[in-house]
Amino acid sequence: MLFHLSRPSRTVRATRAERAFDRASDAAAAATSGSPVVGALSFAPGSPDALYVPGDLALHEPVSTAAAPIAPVRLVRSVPSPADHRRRVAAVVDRIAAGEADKVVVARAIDLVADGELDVEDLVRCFTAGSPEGNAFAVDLSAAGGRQLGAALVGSSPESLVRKVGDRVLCRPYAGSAPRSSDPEVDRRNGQALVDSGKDHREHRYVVDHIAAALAPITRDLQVPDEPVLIGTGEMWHLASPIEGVLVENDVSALDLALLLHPTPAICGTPTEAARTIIDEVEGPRGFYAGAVGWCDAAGDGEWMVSIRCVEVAADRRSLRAWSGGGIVVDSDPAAELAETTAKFATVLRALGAPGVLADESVVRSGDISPVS
Ligand SMILES: C=C(O[C@H]1C=CC=C(C(=O)O)[C@@H]1O)C(=O)O
Repeated sequence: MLFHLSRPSRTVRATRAERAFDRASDAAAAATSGSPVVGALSFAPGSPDALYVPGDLALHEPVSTAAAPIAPVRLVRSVPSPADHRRRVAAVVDRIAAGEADKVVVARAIDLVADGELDVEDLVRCFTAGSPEGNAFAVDLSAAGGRQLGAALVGSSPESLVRKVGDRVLCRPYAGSAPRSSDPEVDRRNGQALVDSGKDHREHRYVVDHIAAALAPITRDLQVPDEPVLIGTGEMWHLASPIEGVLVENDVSALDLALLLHPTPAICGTPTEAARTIIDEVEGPRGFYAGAVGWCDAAGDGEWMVSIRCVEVAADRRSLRAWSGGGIVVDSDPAAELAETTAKFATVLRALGAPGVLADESVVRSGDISPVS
């Protein structure tokens, strides 16, 4: 499989690449000249992307899917250790207090290993079945320089970076989080606490303002809600803001719009450059986590999702790296931020049939970040 994106309203697939690009600007030029494009943008400018002109882009009605049986998955290490993640968050809070940035999204990773080879189609089935909204994606990363043939990014992101339908542009940023609970009363309270949290509303507003500022020059009738709404995934509550406008000139593709908006403060921070510098210093390379995954058709219409709640599958199809991050502002609490990343990992871990592997996380070996290959 080259590309798969399941969304509540449809599934988009491609199996064959006619051209491959490791630079988004080349793929964007192909889209401008009328080629469909699918694939993944990396988090950082200059790191390789994995984009394709597909030979067989196909849009289907969504189908309900049962999880496929997959080989058991174990935790190898946390990158960094949970204690080090707390320390990183505390250090970033200090840097924000010192005026270096307003918001920085700090992430951590876990490395996992499967007892047998994993099939990407099976993983897509597991992610789709695990998502009440039917969200799932998979992208072949072979086009990205340095990655061996067969590496893939697979996940279930709830967050649409941008959708383009004719001259309409729609964004649905998510920022601000609380965990779901199987106890209905605790679940309701968690959601209400998020709605009442000034810290989470501030975290959220940075994202809305970034998107509104980027779209204002190229759209008319831009609708930006004053207040976010509460949205539930299977594992998390989030604050979300539906933003919509009409393109003044309909001469850009959905990929152009994704490149205009990426990286939003949902996965990077505010100001963008200051946040990116801090992320680079405290985390190291993120690869495809916190990039974007999506497609556009020959007319330039399509959708790009923020690549969160995902796992990078190495070419051996047994080694996996999953990521999880959270927005840090001046009043963020390091222990709560660690707990938030653990809660967000549940999307990936449930899909992999390993919901409990982080229970003994603090005793597994920690290590330095190194890209999976
Ligand atoms: C960065 C992630 O989530 C983003 C999306 C929703 C809520 C977020 C938050 O509350 O920090 C993050 O901005 C992630 O899942 O790794």
